[in-house]
Amino acid sequence: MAQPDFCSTGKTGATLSVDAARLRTIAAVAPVREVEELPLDLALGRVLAEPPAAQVNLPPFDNAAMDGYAVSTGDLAGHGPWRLPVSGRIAAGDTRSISLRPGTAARIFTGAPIPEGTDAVIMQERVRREGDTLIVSEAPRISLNIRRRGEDCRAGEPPLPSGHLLTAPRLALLAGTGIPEVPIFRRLRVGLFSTGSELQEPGSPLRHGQIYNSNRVMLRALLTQPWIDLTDYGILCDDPGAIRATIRRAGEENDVVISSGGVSAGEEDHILDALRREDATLDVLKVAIRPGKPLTVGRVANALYVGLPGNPYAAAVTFSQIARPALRKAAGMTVVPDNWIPAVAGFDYDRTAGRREYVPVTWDQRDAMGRPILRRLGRGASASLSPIAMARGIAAIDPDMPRVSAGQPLQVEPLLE
Ligand SMILES: Nc1nc2c(c(=O)[nH]1)N[C@H]1C(S)=C(S)[C@@H](COP(=O)(O)OP(=O)(O)OC[C@H]3O[C@@H](n4cnc5c(N)ncnc54)[C@H](O)[C@@H]3O)O[C@H]1N2
Ligand code: MOO
Repeated sequence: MAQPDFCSTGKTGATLSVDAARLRTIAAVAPVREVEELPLDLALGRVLAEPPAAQVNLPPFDNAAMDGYAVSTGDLAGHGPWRLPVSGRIAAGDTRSISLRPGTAARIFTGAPIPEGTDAVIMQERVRREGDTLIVSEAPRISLNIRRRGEDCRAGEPPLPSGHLLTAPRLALLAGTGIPEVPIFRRLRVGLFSTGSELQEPGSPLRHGQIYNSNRVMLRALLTQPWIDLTDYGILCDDPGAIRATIRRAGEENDVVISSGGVSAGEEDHILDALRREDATLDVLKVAIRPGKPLTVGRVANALYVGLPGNPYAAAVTFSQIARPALRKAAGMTVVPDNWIPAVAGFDYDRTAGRREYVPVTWDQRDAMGRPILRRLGRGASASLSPIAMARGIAAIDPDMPRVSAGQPLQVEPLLE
């Protein structure tokens, strides 16, 4: 029998630690450069490209932080109480330039401009009023209850650095500084497909030996982001020609290609052969991660290629640990948030050391320091979906730790509902 030119079995390259695999994957990314302008209303969840300059100071003028009275601290020397005539009334939206007569106070409301000649606002609850006279018993310090012009953001300076994801408060900051439109990176083009002759979509009848495709809907959900433009190439049978053609096409049409299945050692696992035949650069072939060891990463045509393992929990873990940070960088994000929080094990677990292991956990109690006390869900089987479906987080166990004992500190990455 003729030997194949390339062999999918025996991924002989070095086994990389999870951190090394993540760094190699991120290093293989070419971030999106093309920029488009969008009105703020349409920019939620997009990535800021060049930071625009604030058009005005925020706040644009010194203004009152409380409903009360604007006074000059110079009028309140010596010992009180002091009696000041109320000589003006200024509400928010008042566009006059007002100067206060020395020795008097102005009635003022939250957000109203501070009149010339005053340097503090006293809350109305702290004073008494007798007709048109204000009685102050305690002198305020300078600037009390005054929000100074430009203290939040200065005109001409960028309110945000580039590479930030536009969240609700960041859009509010841009609006507050008078910016109507923002330059953002174009959406990241991501191609997705599942491999496996056993796969059927839910809704179709299932024959013996077939299973429903659960990775597709999970990965589609994880990739449904305002900053991603997703193309789904569907299910591919374990046919080398079809897999190779789709890898080539998806690599030409996208910035990142993600597949599930077909990356381990059997001769029905065709991804590695197909990548080699398409002259892919291969950066990651084996990772010391449980589950997810056969994760395969490289570059093919114009794209970063991330071949996730087929087992559903392995696909979920390798997506969150390796694919997601790379996708964020590819989309132009410069900040990769670290969401790990300290926790403690509420379980004992004897394990085989060697790979960093990710276990689905939940918690309903915290210790005296406020750390979640973790309960382990399931047995960590790479094909199981029930544990991760009910998990509040994924806890990480260091590669060289042979045993986890109750009370031991662990890090957990919360999963948002
Ligand atoms: N001899 C070896 N066998 C295996 C190894 C190995 O090193 N040597 N690694 C094991 C590990 S670890 C994993 S993880 C799996 C990963 O295998 P593949 O990525 O090649 O995935 P498949 O073989 O295609 O599928 C594995 C498993 O997952 C099911 N699957 C696949 N796609 C889906 C989907 N879209 N939805 C739901 N379930 C899916 C598939 O039916 C298989 O049961 O390999 C081990 N074997
Ligand atoms: O490490 Mo595999 O991804 O679990 O069975």
